[in-house]
Amino acid sequence: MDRPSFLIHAEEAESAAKRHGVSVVNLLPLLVNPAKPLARPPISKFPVSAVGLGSSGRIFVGVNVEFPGLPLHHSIHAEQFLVTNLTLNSEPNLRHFSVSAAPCGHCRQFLQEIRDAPDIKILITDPNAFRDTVTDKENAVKDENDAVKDENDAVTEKEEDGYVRLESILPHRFGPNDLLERDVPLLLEPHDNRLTLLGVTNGHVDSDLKLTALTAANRSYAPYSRCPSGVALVDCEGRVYRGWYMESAAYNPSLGPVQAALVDFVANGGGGGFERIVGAVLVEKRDAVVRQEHTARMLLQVIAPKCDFEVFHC
Ligand SMILES: O=c1ccn([C@H]2C[C@H](O)[C@@H](CO)O2)c(=O)[nH]1
Ligand SMILES: [Zn+2]
Repeated sequence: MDRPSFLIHAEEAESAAKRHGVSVVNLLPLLVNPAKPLARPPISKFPVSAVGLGSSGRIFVGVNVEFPGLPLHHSIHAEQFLVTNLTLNSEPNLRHFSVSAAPCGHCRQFLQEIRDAPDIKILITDPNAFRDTVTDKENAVKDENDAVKDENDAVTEKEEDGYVRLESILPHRFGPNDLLERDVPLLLEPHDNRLTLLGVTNGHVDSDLKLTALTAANRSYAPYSRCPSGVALVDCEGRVYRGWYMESAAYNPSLGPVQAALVDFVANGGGGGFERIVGAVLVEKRDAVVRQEHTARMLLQVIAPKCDFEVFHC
């Protein structure tokens, strides 16, 4: 299997599945290892890849991204990258994904922002993912795959094709339902924050980067703080990337707007380093109780020292 791209169109996914004699759902785990080289883990040297199928039939890839010189909590997990990739491409839902290592608690929590999260089906390709509950004796008498298969069945109510429900690995969830009305659009669902830039009277925004950041802020998912924000980045070749802030009901797994824009950069920037980023615009509310400005400036200063950073309020 060749190294996949970060986005695989539905027809392409169908024909790749056919070529391998499997369904598209069963193609996902076959793409996990080939996607690992797309990860950027200079600190851990531990690449993680997550490959998901959107309700449109498109396949999306997520990988982990680490930032030397910054505290570890700025890292982007493969599952968060995957969800960001889905939202950047207006994918309305995620029902299946396969991932190379067991999703951490933080990622299981972040996934709760997706509608019907308990029903998302996950296939972990790491054969050791469930090892802590398999006895040595069992391992000795069975071949490794069989042992893991049985264990999956016993512990996690395994469904078709080796997938487990997210609910089975995160029971008793805390999620959007604890804090929001049921009719609030969730993370992948269309919404418009209807922000306008302060000081812009006739609706004419004077720079493309500013307009891109404003448009991003309008797609930001911030139902808990009501402090949406968006970022636009430009690289040394003039290519523009964008991302928006996404919140978690549990607050800490929230993903900042610079990280979201860096997902776009990693997915669509041709593989270059972050030092290629030369300009950035952040749009957020003036007097917001949750502000991105200071963290965004610090993050960009470390990963892209030449980057010119501007903030505009709405
Ligand atoms: O759920 C997880 C757990 C870890 N990682 C990444 C984060 C870090 O880059 C590396 C080591 O923890 O693996 C993920 O991508 N997803
Ligand atoms: Zn994680």
